[in-house]
Amino acid sequence: MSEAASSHVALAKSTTSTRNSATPSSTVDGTLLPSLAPLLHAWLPRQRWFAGKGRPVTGFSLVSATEMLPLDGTAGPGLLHLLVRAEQLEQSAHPADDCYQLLVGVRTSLPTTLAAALIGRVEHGPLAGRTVYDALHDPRLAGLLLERFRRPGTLGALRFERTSAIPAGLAPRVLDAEQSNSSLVYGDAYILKIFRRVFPGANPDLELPLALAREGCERVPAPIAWFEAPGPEPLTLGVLQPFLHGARDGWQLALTALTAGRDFVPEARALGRATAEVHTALAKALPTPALHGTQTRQLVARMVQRLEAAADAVPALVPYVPALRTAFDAVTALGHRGGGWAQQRVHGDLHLGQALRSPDGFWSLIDFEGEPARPLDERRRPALPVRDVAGMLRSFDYAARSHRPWNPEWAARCRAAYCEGYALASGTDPRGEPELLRAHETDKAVYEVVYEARHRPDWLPVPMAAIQRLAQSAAA
Ligand SMILES: Nc1ncnc2c1ncn2[C@@H]1O[C@H](COP(=O)(O)OP(=O)(O)O)[C@@H](O)[C@H]1O
Ligand SMILES: O=P(O)(O)O[C@H]1O[C@H](CO)[C@@H](O[C@H]2O[C@H](CO)[C@@H](O)[C@H](O)[C@H]2O)[C@H](O)[C@H]1O
Repeated sequence: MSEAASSHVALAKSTTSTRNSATPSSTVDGTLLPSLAPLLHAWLPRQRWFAGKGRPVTGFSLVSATEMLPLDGTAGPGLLHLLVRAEQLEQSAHPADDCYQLLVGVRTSLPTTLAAALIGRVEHGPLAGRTVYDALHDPRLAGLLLERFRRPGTLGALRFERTSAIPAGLAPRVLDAEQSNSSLVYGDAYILKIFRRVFPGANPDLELPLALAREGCERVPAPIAWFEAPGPEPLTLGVLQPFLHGARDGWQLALTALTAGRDFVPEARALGRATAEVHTALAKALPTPALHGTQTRQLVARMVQRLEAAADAVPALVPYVPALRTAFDAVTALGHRGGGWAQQRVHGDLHLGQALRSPDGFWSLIDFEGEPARPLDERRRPALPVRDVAGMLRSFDYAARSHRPWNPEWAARCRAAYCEGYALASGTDPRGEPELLRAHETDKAVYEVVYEARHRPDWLPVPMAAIQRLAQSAAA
């Protein structure tokens, strides 16, 4: 654990009371976590957002506990905010003690409407005999969270901030989406993203949308409020943004077009333009260090390292490693001939699911967290903008590959249109330096192989098909 993180533990443990309590609650004591641990052992690894799948949890430790509503049952359901480390055996650079955010509802018995949110019945300790559950599914408790943003300030180990007024009484619902975190929608006006795996240090999903809002870029919903666990390096816990009502994500739209046998060219071109506008605004808002010889070698070394780690984790990649490496070596050669490319902050995990198209055809980009599996400092590092372009190009390939019959021309037309739109808005055609584009596409496909092997093994053939194609064209 880093020094910053461990000092945060000390700070958080000493502040487990709520602002409204005169004395720390007797319920939140040293016996709380041991009494919840057997339930969390069974429940946590089943959650889609649990990042340590496939490795047994060997124990839990408490980072902070904040009683947001009394747990003694006197005022209806209780609400407990927990930051908990899940200890696991270390594996290929994945940390052994990820910190997770849990919002735990506490009731004497659970109404049937909340059955799907059940964590379990506590056997001993301060909550013995009570039922605990994922509080985000309880409209009463989800409503309380929004109330906290309306009255910002400190509550136990948590600090709430906002940039503008928030109306009262908006009805909450949990978003039913395949996601790496959890989101609540309030009255179709706001969306609150609750980060599940949390890190000390600035979360780019707050940092970049705030920087873009300052720059006047309207392609990204501006943060209205957020909450964090303060400390030398605060942990960002959640961000509230305007909800783009009626918008549909690019993945659904692309699949609908494929099913109807329709092209997606105008949409792809407009999306290229939107991406370029976001890149231009990010380059204005934040530093743009040049990428020279040594850094080019470092960039390539990181790509090779990721490839090797991926081949360790997914043996199906092993036969392709030598050919894929040539795509990275081509960038080193390009670097020797000059380099000097401008790096900047980028989205970092751009794909069709991260683009929302409003009914008037306007594209917005969301989810600036970067690739969830990478360490935070890597996700915040400036990169070449072609990295995002490569991510979106992979996504057109994914859409075409996941639909029967496979229509490679559909993907090729989208990919070309996207690059055209990008070039029109930025003045730079990403296809102008094919070595850079290919290396970034290869790096992304390697990431996807690991992602799918870990989270959705049925999808593994999709990035593996790209790996074969990229390896063949590198060898040609
Ligand atoms: N501002 C928004 N307006 C409307 N829907 C949104 C907004 N932000 C996110 N969503 C929806 O929530 C889903 C999950 O959001 P995302 O930020 O990608 O979460 P995660 O990082 O957990 O995957 C998106 O796919 C999208 O459908
Ligand atoms: O949206 P997240 O931040 O959770 O991103 C992760 O999950 C994505 C899948 O939901 C994954 O994206 C991959 O699958 C998409 C189709 O479902 C495809 O459009 C993308 O191109 C492909 O990378 C993403 O890689 C992962 O980080």
